[in-house]
Amino acid sequence: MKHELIEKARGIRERAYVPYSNFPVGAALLTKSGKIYTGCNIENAAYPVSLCAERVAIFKAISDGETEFVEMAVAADTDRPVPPCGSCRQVMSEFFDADMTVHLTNLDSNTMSVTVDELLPFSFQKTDMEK
Ligand SMILES: O=c1ccn([C@H]2C[C@H](O)[C@@H](CO)O2)c(=O)[nH]1
Ligand SMILES: [Zn+2]
Repeated sequence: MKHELIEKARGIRERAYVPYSNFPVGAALLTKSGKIYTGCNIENAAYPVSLCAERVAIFKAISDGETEFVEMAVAADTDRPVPPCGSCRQVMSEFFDADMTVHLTNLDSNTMSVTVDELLPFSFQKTDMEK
């Protein structure tokens, strides 16, 4: 499944709307129900309105009623496996189990697999507001 997700992440990257950064990114997310949700980054003339590939894939899945996730892949044309930004790490920690695997890759098959907790240790959670 890792390779299928990586292929899907590399494929959807072609749909990225990136006239400002010229840096297309793709993501693919596998649900426990067996569906794969893909996402690409979508930018805007008002730069901060742009959304990363990872969050597009996650929000597509959440808006479709999916709540349980198995594995994710992210792909970009980087020297090292592409590191997700802090905002995406926070969103991953909201919806994914701490031990879920995220495969980070570039276009040269340089891949690194990390857990959500490794990406964002000591993350702020909704349980932190329950004291
Ligand atoms: O993991 C990443 C890193 C960056 N970007 C996007 C945000 C912006 O559109 C462009 C440059 O930061 O790449 C992603 O989609 N995912
Ligand atoms: Zn991001």
